[in-house]
Amino acid sequence: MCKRNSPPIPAPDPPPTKQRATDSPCEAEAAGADKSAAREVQLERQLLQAGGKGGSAAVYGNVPVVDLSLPDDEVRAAMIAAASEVGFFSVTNHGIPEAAIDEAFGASATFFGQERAAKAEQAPFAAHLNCGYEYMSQVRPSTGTPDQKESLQVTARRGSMDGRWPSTDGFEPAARTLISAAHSLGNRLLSLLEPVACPHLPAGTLAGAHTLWAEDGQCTLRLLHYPPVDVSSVPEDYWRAGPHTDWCNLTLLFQRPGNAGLECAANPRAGGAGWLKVDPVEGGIAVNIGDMLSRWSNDSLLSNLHRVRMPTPEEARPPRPRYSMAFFMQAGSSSFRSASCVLTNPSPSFGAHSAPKSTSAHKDRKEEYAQHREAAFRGIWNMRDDLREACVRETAPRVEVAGREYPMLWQPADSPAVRSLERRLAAAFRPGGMEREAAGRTILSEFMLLSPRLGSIGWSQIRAAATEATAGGDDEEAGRMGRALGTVLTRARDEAERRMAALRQARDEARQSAGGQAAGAPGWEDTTLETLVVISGGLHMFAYKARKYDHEKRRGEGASAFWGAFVAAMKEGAAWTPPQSLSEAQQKAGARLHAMPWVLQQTPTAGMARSAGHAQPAPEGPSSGASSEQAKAEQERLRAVAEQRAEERRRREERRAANAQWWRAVWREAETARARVHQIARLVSGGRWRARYPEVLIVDHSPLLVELLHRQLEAQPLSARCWGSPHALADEASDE
Ligand SMILES: O=C(O)CCC(=O)C(=O)O
Ligand SMILES: [Fe+2]
Repeated sequence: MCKRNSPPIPAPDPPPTKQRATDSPCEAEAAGADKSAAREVQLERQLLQAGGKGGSAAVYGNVPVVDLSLPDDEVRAAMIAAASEVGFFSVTNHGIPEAAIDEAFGASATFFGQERAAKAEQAPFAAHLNCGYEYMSQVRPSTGTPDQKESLQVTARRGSMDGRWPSTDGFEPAARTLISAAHSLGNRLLSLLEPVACPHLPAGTLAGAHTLWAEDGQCTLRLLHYPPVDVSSVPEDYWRAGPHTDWCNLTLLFQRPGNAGLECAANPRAGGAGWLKVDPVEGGIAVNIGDMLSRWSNDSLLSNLHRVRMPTPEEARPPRPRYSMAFFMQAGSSSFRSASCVLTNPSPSFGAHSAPKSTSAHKDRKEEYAQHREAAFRGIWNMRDDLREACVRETAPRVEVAGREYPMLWQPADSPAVRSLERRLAAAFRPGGMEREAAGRTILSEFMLLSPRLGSIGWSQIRAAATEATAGGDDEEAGRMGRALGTVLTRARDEAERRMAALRQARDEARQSAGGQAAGAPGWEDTTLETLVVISGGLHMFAYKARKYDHEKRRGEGASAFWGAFVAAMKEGAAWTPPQSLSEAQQKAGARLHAMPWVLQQTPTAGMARSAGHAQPAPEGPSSGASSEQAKAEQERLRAVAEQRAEERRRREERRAANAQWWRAVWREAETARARVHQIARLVSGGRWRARYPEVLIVDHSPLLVELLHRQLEAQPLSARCWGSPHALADEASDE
């Protein structure tokens, strides 16, 4: 997981005047995102070329206009269509008083009308807050040149404007009024979009996520001033604002009549390369979808590239400024980071699409998203604590100590609460989602260990389940082994209880020696005891089947050689190198480990098949001196013999194939067992496990596995105990 020393404050379009000398610290994670970023840059370049230099106007029409006075259903349908196809639209009859907009524009013009030094002094820029005055400083990687603009960001976060409110007349009340009105309108639009765009979110999540002037506020009003330009002398690669996407959920963009120039990419989802006009609409406000909403809608809504081109020569006669005001609806950091938001929205593209944009602003976002993921994982950890709580609360057996009941924590339990947590976790980690995150996988597998199906049944049922699991039919021996497995589990329970009793006794003694004063005395209820049950069913069955094979087919040797090879591979330490496959293990342990092909070669069926293949063909044709009738009869006989041999050959081939398949299946079981042992060892020796479960009891049917686990765990300072079964395969390393 990537970490930064100080969490960044997400910025709508932060001030990335220079490329960073070093990349983000999340380099491993960044690799995929960088590829996507390269694609984005490519797209931007294509669009840039197709759109011509900064001064040429879009050739396509305007973005859709949505009349907000229509019934909600119609408004919603029109907005969803525009937001998913274009990512931009204009709204009319929006309810924000013209006077509020005019006053804010007036305050903006007054502020920008001052000397540059005065502006910087009144509203010093604070990068960590994305707040204050900036002058010609934003360089878009899509252009490589600074946007020809000055701006003032007013971020509605508690304290962010302290010492930054311009002193010009009426500025603060005008800005506050517009912010509040735009915030209400933005929430209304989000509420309309939400049921269709984000059906997985609890109603009101989006609107509820945008705070104003609170601790975590990130909504920002950006006042923009693009000074007049002499288009005859401005370089071709200069733009008022180079192509980019916004970081927020929604942007509301206020424009002045006659101030054209804003454009968005036309049909980018279909690989289109033209540009659409987002011209000012009489009484209207332009709206665009930002990256956040694109993510929260699982990409169904489009966060589209947009730009502000230079004026055409006609528009620049005489040279004129452009004023605009963008209100970025950015979810408050706490709500955006809360695990539930992310978890209830397990986007299929989460991670893959978390930060693929090209600007350095997007690099910040990349780190930002990494942090969101981390927060989500923290949430999952909390959920796991919930799970433990649920286990304890609802189903864990209780013991009474000094008149008080305590839960016994060693048995994970099945309950509606646990099942629901299990479902939520599964949803959070569904393939293609957060599953890609190693941390998530670790947590999940750990969770799986804590909540195996075994946990859902009682000990007597475990016995039955084990019997069934290992029976493979009504074979008597398999049943015996199943029962033995059940015995192991029961022993595990007994051992846990014994430890509990010892802790209880220690507690009582401590109480007594403290004169009945329990307070402060560490007691057993402060200890978490977990039973980690390691069941090597696969290995067990592996050995069992090998033996059964030898017994039934009277081969006598194949199984022990096979088993011996596996054991030798395990002892070689091969099993502890995660990426190592069993075939590599075979190589490592030498020729002896080529048991599988050896077994196949040594089976008489294989030998017979080979010799059958070399069998002499029956002589054909009449023999000299015999009558033609005799010759015919002889020919018939030979044909019959040949046919019979051919049939036998076919059956032998079939048997050989079936045998090979059988051994392959056994081998696979052994591989599974090996992987499981490795997984368990990794988890048990992992720091988090150790921190949470100081007492880990490892139980296994196979002394070999216990020995290997023990060896592994001894390398770690972990208080663990390995314990084999009296019914184990005592002779597993020798002949079976
Ligand atoms: O000034 C405009 O019209 C667009 C501004 C914009 O896209 C931005 O600041 O993100
Ligand atoms: Fe923008």
